[in-house]
Amino acid sequence: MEIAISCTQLTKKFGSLTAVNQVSMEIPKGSIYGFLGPNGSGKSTTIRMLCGLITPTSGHGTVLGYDIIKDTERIKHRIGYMSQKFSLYEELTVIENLDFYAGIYGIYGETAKKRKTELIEMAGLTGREKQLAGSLSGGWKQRLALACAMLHQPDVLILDEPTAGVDPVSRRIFWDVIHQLANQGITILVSTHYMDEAETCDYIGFIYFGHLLVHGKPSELKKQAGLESLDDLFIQLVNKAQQNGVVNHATNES
Ligand SMILES: Nc1ncnc2c1ncn2[C@@H]1O[C@H](COP(=O)(O)OP(=O)(O)OP(=O)(O)O)[C@@H](O)[C@H]1O
Repeated sequence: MEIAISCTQLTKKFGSLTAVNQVSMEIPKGSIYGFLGPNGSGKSTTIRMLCGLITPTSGHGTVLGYDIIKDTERIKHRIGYMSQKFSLYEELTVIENLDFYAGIYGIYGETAKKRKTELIEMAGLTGREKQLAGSLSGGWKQRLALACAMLHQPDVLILDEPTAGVDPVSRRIFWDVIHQLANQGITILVSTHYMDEAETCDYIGFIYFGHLLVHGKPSELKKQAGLESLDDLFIQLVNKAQQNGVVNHATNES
C-alpha cells in the first residue's frame, strides 16, 4: 500500500499551549481520511503543518515523499488546499476566478482552457461561467473554491472543514465529487464535524486536545468498540480521555 501522507509524533506548541501533541498517522494513496474533533482540538494546526504552512515544534512528516519541514515549496505545488475561509474573489466571475488561480499556478493557453472546462464540469458550474462568484450560493462557491484548488492537478487534496455552513444537498453533491476524485487516485485529507461525512471516509482520525485518540476504518472502529455509531464512539473516547486527564496545555499534559 503506497502511503501519500505520513507523520510521526507531530507536535506544535504555541507558547505553553500544545495544540497538536505527538500525532502519528499514515494515509494511503487514493484514500479519503476524515479528520474529526471538537473545535480547537488541533485539526487545522495539523493540516497547516502537513501543508508546509507552519513548522512543527517537533516530530516529522512527509507528503508524497516530501519532507514537511524541508520541502515545503515542493509540497505546495503538489497539493490542493482549501482552507476554512476559502478565498474567492466575489467581484470576479466564475471563469475569472479560475483564470486568476490558473495564473498563480502558471497555467496558461490551451492547457488552462482544457483544465478550466474539466473543472467547471466537475464542479457542476456549467452555464454559470459568467456569474459573479459573490452571487453564487454557499454550495456553488464551495465547489468553485474546490475547482480553483485543483487547477494544477494536485495528487493530494487537503480540505479544512469544506462543508461548514453548507446546506445538506450541497454537502451531498460535494462529497460525491470528493469520492469521484479519490476513485481517480487523488488522496484526500478532510476535516469535518459531520458524522454522516465521516462514515463515508475510508479512514478517520479523532483528535481531542491535540491527542489523536483513535484512527482506522470507521466500520472497524465501531466494531472494535461494540458501538453502533461514531458519535457514541467519540463520546466514549472523550470520557476516557477526561478520566485520564488529557488537557491541552504543556504544563499539565498527559
Ligand atoms: N497561531 C496560533 N497561535 C496561538 N494559538 C493557536 C494558533 N493557532 C491555533 N491555536 C490554538 O491551537 C488550538 C488548536 O486550534 P486548531 O485551529 O488547530 O483547532 P481545530 O480543531 O482546527 O478547531 P476548529 O474546528 O474550531 O477549526 C486552539 O486552542 C487554538 O486556539
